[in-house]
Amino acid sequence: MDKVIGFIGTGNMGAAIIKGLLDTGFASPGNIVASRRNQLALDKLKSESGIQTTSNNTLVASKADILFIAVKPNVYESIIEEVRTFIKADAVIVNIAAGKSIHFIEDTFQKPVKVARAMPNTPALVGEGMIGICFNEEMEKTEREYIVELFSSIGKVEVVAESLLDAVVGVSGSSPAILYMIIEAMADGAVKSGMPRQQAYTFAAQAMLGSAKMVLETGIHPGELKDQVCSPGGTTIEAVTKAEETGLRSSILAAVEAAVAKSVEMTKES
Ligand SMILES: NC(=O)C1=CN([C@@H]2O[C@H](COP(=O)(O)OP(=O)(O)OC[C@H]3O[C@@H](n4cnc5c(N)ncnc54)[C@H](OP(=O)(O)O)[C@@H]3O)[C@@H](O)[C@H]2O)C=CC1
Ligand SMILES: O=C(O)[C@@H]1CCC=N1
Repeated sequence: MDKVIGFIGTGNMGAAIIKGLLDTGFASPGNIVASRRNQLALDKLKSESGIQTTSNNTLVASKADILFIAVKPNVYESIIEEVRTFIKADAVIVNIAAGKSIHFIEDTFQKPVKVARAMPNTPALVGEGMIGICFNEEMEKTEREYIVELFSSIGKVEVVAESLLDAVVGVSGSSPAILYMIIEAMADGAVKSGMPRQQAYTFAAQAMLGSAKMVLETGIHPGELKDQVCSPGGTTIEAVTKAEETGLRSSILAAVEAAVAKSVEMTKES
């Protein structure tokens, strides 16, 4: 029998994962059950996706073989306290929150539980997520493989040590926000030169997508790829000079570092 995949919380991330699982056929609507408080949002989700919805978190917990807790980090503790006695004996808990360690989840359940700690990102909605994941000792090999397969249906998955999860938050969990800012700024530059705005977004976003694919598919060092674009005395070296003068690299490095630091701080506080 197919596993029941439960979601407590279906906001940006929960909904993105559900859509990815359905679009790729990894799960069928009948195998997904999800809860949140907002009834209108639940009705919309049900009519759009066909999954089972409820405002009852304990019902989701009691049905799920795989239970995603997809609420904001500050309500994790209260949600776990609410559902801890209702989960199936063999349930796998999937923690996707920034700053919530495996240890925190185990402690809050107050009993041995199987925990997968993952850090996805919102491009999961279009099947291009990046997911860093680790597991606790309770998780069997086949269960780990199943969770990796599940996340593979919505993006690329790398199993990493838990100590690297804060870095994952910076480099792929939070970084889409920075990348959208870059796309927006590039488009502004094109708009300033007379290009219509929607067209500018297409050019900027496709340039980013293509560049990302070049890094992933050619394996060539990003610095060398940059050099390939810079003709001597040409336009690109002017752009590169301006980007260096205005601190582009150090700005982005500092932004990633700030997200990592916040994740470390949140983990310590929980
Ligand atoms: N957004 C992102 O890019 C990423 C987010 N994450 C992590 O994912 C988690 C969710 O983030 P995100 O999806 O952005 O947050 P959202 O605010 O978009 O979604 C949170 C969801 O939780 C629901 N919720 C809140 N309280 C309860 C409750 N008591 N019972 C049931 N459902 C509840 C909300 O619905 P309602 O108000 O109707 O109850 C909503 O559906 C966070 O822990 C975050 O760290 C991880 C990677 C990337
Ligand atoms: O901002 C946040 O807390 C979440 C975690 C990673 C991306 N968004």
